[in-house]
Amino acid sequence: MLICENLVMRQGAFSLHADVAFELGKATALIGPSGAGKSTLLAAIAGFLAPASGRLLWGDADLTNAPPGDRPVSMLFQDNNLFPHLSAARNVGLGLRPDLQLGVKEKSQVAATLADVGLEGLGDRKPSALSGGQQSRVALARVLVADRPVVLLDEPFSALGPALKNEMLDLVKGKLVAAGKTVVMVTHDPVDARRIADMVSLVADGDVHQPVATDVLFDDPPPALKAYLG
Ligand SMILES: Nc1ncnc2c1ncn2[C@@H]1O[C@H](COP(=O)(O)OP(=O)(O)OP(=O)(O)O)[C@@H](O)[C@H]1O
Repeated sequence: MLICENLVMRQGAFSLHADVAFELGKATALIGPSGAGKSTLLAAIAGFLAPASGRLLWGDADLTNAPPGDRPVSMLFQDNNLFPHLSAARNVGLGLRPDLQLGVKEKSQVAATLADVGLEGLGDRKPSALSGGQQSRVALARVLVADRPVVLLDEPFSALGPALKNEMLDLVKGKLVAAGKTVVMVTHDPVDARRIADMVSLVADGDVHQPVATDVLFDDPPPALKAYLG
């Protein structure tokens, strides 16, 4: 379990409280109004934002003060976070070795993973020579080779058209959720949540609510979610 134990996060005057557990091997969608704190929670889990109080636990390990690189966590961002001067293959290779000293075995693992996400033969291209959907696949491939047990998605596919977005969500489901990763994803769209999330956690009014089974939550939404869904 990934546990936020009475975690309090602050950004300026904004404050968010989380006392929740994310189940191992499940995909949980964070849904809630703009500015409610969904990205803030992901930043605290990834280690980019130090909590004001409380603890972040991964099984027996206390991650609260661990540097981002030492956490069992990968993150997919909206801008994909690709290095423009590196080829797709080298961008993916960073997930294996940040110094990019890749051996033969590691290079073939990168090529196989690129093929796995539908980018066979495109490893030499720079991000600027790839479409938006292809760039998302490179970022996903980097997360796949990094093989960390927790994957955070901060709306990485929101700039894609509906068909491409669904393809990426299906890849996340097929490659990450099916592989037993613990996935926490921000979304504004209940349809996306229903597509891949086992659980949904409402983030509203300064609080992260305990995740509830997706169908149960959307079939009988609490007032704060009803207000958000309109
Ligand atoms: N660096 C910062 N300094 C001060 N306040 C910040 C900072 N970053 C975020 N905030 C504030 O923290 C609150 C939560 O922001 P956050 O980005 O986590 O919300 P969100 O739910 O992810 O929103 P959205 O759905 O619009 O992406 C907002 O009120 C925002 O203005």
